[in-house]
Amino acid sequence: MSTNSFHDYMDSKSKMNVRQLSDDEEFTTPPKLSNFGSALLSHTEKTSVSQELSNKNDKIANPVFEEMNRSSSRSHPPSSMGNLTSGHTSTSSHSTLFGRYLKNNHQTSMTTMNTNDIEINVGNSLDKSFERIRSLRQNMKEDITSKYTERRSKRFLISNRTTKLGPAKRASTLTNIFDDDVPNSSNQLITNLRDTTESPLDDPSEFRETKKNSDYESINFGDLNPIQYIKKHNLPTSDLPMISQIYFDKQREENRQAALRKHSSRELLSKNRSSSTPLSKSNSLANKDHSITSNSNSQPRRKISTGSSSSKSSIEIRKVLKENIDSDNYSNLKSPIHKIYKETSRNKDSDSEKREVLRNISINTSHADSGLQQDNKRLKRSLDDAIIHDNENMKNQEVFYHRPAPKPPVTKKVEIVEPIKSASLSNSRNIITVNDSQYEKIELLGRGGSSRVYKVKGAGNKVYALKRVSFDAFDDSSVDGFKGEIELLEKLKDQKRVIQLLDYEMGDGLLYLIMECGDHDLSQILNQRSNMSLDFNFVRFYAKEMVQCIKVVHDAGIVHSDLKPANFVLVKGILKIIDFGIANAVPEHTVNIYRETQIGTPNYMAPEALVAMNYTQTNENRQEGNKWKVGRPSDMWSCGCIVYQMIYGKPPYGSFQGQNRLLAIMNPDVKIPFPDHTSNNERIPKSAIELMKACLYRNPDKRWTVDKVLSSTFLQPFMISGSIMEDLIRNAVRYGSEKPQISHDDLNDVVDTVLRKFADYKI
Ligand SMILES: Nc1ncnc2c1ncn2[C@@H]1O[C@H](COP(=O)(O)OP(=O)(O)OP(=O)(O)O)[C@@H](O)[C@H]1O
Repeated sequence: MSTNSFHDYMDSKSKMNVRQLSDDEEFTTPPKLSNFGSALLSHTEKTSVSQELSNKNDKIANPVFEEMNRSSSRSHPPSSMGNLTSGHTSTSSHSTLFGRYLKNNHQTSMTTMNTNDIEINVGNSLDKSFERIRSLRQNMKEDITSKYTERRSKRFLISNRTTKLGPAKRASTLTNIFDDDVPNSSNQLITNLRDTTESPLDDPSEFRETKKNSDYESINFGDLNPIQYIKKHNLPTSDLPMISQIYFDKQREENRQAALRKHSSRELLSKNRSSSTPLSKSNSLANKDHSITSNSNSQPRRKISTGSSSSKSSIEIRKVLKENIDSDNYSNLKSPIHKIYKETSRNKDSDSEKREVLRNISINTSHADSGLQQDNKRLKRSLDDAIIHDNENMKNQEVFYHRPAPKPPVTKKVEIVEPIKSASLSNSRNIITVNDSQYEKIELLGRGGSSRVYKVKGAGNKVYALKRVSFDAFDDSSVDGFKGEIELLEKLKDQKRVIQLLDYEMGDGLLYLIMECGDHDLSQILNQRSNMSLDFNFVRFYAKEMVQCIKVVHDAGIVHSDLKPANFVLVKGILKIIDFGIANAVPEHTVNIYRETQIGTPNYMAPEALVAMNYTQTNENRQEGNKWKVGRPSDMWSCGCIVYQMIYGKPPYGSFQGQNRLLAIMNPDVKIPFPDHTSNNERIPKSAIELMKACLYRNPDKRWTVDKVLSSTFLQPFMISGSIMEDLIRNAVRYGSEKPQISHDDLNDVVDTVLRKFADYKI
C-alpha cells in the first residue's frame, strides 16, 4: 500500500466512522475508532482484535489492518507493535523498527493525515512520531466517543423515561430528567450532555423518535422477536434498538407480573402455614432480607420489581463505563469493560451477573498492561459500589424475588380419627350418632307431639326406627315421663306385641330411641281402606291383634291410657304397640291410677278421665288436685273406640267437633249410636256390635276386660256346617217331645251344652 493510498484510506475511514456513528444502527456498538488503534497493536493482540474485527461492521477496517500487518510482518518482529500500543514507553529497538516502518513506507501520508493538529516530521525521532500518533488517535477517539456516548446516554434517558409517559407528560418530564433520580455521581455527565445537546423537545427528530417510540409501545409481538417483527412489518432497521427496548421491557413486565402472582400465592400459602408455625411478618421479612444479602452468591435471584434504584444503578454503571471508555483506548473491544457494558445493558437488574463479570475481570485482564488493570480495578470498585447501592435501595423498597421453589412438605400419613360426638352433636344432617353408633336417615316415618321418627340405616345396612324426642330439660315431669317410658319398653323387651327398643341415649333436652322398624301404623292402614267396602275379616283380624297388644301391656300391670290407631305398628305382619307416652305402671291390685297431667287423644279418651277432669276443674274443693282417673277399663274404652272406627269409619264421638266432642264424651245423655248397618248399608254382625257395646260402657266397671274381648264371639266366631245344624234340629225336636214345657234354667243349660259342643267348631 502506498502512503497516499493509506492516507486516503484513513481519511475515508475517518469519514466512514463519523458517518457510522451518526447511524442509528450502530448506536449500541462501541466506536469504530478502535479499528485504527488496532492497526497499531502487536501481533498477539492483533490476533484477538482481528477476531473482533471479523464483525461485519468492521470489515472495512480489515484492509488497513491486513495491509499494515503484511508490511510489519515483512520488516518487523510481531512483538514490537504490541509494546508500542500497550502504552509503555517504547524501547529504542522497537521505536527504531516502527520508525523505520514509518520512514520507509508512510511518512508522507502521516504528515498529510491531520495537518492542523499534527505536524509530523519524518525525520523526527521515533518517540516523537509515536507520541503524535497517539495524540492523533486520542483526539479522534475523544471526538467520536463523546459524540457517540452523548447520543447513547440521551437515547437511554429518553427511552427509559419518556416512553412510559404520554406526550404531554413526556414533554414536561424531559426537562427534569437530568435533575431527577439521577445519582449525584452521574449528574455531571448528564449536565454535560444537556449542555452539549439540544433539548429533545427542541429537536424535531428526537420528538419524532419519542413519538415513534410511544407508537411502538402498543406493539403486539406475539411469537416474534424484534428482528422478526421488523422484517415482517418492513420497518427500518434503525428502529430495531427501540423495538428491542420495548420488546425486552414487555418481557420484563410479563416476568414481573408472573412473579407477583407467584409471590402472592406463596404469601397465601405461607399465611396458611403460619397458623401451625406462627412467625412474625417482620421476622420473615428479616429472614428474607438476610438471605438476600448474605446468600446472594449461593442462590441466583432475579429481582422482579425494581424502582428507580435499578435505573440509578444502571446510570452509575454507564457513567463508570463511560469514564472507562473515555480513559481507555479502544483497542480493548474484548475487554471486561466492554463485556460489562454489554452485560449490564442486557440485564441491568442482575447483580449476580454483574458480579460474575467482575469476577472475570482479573482473569481476562491478566494479559493487559498495568494501566488497563488499574482502570479495571477502578471500574470494579465503581461497579461494586453501584451494586451495594442497589442492594441498599432494595432493602428500602418493596422488592419481589423469584425464590427457589420451597421443598414440598413432608407428608405424613395421619390416621384421621373421627371425634366421638354425642347424638345431639351429629356431624352431618343425615347422620345421627347414638352411643357411638352412626345411623343414616332414610325417611321420615311419622311425627308425634314432640317427636320425629325416622327410618334409618345402621351397621350392616340394617333398618331401624329412630325416634328423636325434644323436651324441656328443666321440666322434671317430662324427664321422668321419658325415663318411665324407656323403663317400660325395656321391661317389655321380650314381648312380641311390643316394639323392640334396641338402644337409646338421653342428653340435655334430647332423647334418641333406636327401635325395630314397622311398616305402617294402624292409622295409616285404616286410612288406606277408608274408601273400600267393609270386610269383617279385616276388622276382626286387626281388632284381635290390637287387643292382644293391650293384653300384653295389661298383663304387665301397665295402663297405656293413650291408645290410638297410630300407636300400633305392623312389623312384618304382626301388630305391635310402639308407645307408652303417658303410660304408667299400675300398682298391684290397683284398678285405677291418677295422673298429674292430661295428655291424650280426645277421640279415644274414656269419659271417666274427662269427667274426672271436669270434676276437679269445677269443684271448689281441689284437694284431689288435677288428677285423672285412668285404669285398664280406660284402655278398653279406647279399644272399643278403635273397633267402632273400623266398622263405622269414625270414632263414637267423631261427628262432634272440638270442644263439643269433649262435652259429648262426658255427657251421659249423649248416647253412642250402634246402627246394624253401615252408611253403605252393609250389615254389621251382632257379635261386632256386642263387642263394641261391651267396651263402650260408660261405667268402667261394666266394660269387658281384655280377656273377655279376646274370647268374644266377634273375635272368636263359630263355623257351623249344615250337618251340625241338622243334628241340632233333630235333638231339639226329640227334647221337645219328651219335655213339652221347658223352664228358663233348663234352656240355659241346653244352650251351654250346645255351645260347649260347638267349641270344637270355633274358628
Ligand atoms: N318403630 C316404629 N316403626 C315404624 N313407625 C313408627 C315407629 N315408631 C313410631 N312410628 C311412627 O311415628 C309416629 C309417631 O310416633 P309416636 O307415636 O311414638 O310419637 P309420639 O311422640 O309418641 O306421639 P304422641 O306424642 O302424639 O303420642 C307413629 O304414629 C308411627 O307412624
